Amino acid sequence: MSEMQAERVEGTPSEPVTGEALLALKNVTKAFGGLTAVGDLDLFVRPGEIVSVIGPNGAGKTTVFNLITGIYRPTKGEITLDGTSIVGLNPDQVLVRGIARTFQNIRLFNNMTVLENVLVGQHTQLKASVLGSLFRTPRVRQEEEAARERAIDLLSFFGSSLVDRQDEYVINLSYAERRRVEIARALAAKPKLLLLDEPTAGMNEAETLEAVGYVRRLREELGLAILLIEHKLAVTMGISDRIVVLDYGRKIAEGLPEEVRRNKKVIAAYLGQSAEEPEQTEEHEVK
Ligand SMILES: Nc1ncnc2c1ncn2[C@@H]1O[C@H](COP(=O)(O)OP(=O)(O)OP(=O)(O)O)[C@@H](O)[C@H]1O
Repeated sequence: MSEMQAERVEGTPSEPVTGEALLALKNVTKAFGGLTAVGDLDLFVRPGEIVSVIGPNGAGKTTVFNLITGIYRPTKGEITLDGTSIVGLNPDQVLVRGIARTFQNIRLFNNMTVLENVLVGQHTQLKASVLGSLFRTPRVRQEEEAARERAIDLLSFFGSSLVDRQDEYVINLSYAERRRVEIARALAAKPKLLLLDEPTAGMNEAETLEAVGYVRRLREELGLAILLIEHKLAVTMGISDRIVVLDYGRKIAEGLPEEVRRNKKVIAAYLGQSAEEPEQTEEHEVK
């Protein structure tokens, strides 16, 4: 690795020029009482970029997702989407603005079918009035039919298996299939940015490979920007344009996968002592 690359990865990476970032966190802090879960975080995602957030347990990754999606309000700092602040919006409003997410523990309605779960994801898109829905006017019926067709189309992103099982209760699906339904539901809101919280958790190797394939396709075919939390390093390294590493709520490194993999602070904090670098101990001071 050249000196210049080492400098870049350990410092702040090249900032996007004004207007280039889709999502930008500036100096974001979230404190829970005396605990700083996220501290002074700068993070950005460009349109069409796949960015991973990694770090040890408790590093603040999920808190970052909760801050972006309006579950938490930052104690300090600014979060913008397309240059406009989204701080103070509730999760539904953030979704309407174009940020959808999946959860570490899949959150689907188990007492609903595959299709119904995806239809629920479209609620931000529907225009029918309450009265119209009550009396099932032709316009409402038309809208429902269009929503159904679109939901099936979203399921077909993952091939024919979910389309074939659209009337199955999600509880009867495999874990990997449920993850796909959750993504289809997120897509139903027509997001620009998708936040995936451990998209391959609980999957075997074949399912993981498949998941990596469709995450890439989400960008390539749907033009989505993706921010993901992922514990499997092989997945993160293979899929990301850029990786942001958190430790105790602070960003300790950022860069291309290959740069991050060799970064001493990352090795010390995240990859553990078994990783290759010899001079790890002095890097512990970054904590
Ligand atoms: N609502 C909350 N109230 C108090 N502390 C919280 C809250 N949410 C998170 N924390 C704390 O903030 C820190 C960061 O937690 P967070 O869940 O964001 O980490 P993480 O990197 O996602 O961890 P993991 O990989 O285990 O999911 C932890 O110390 C956690 O205990």
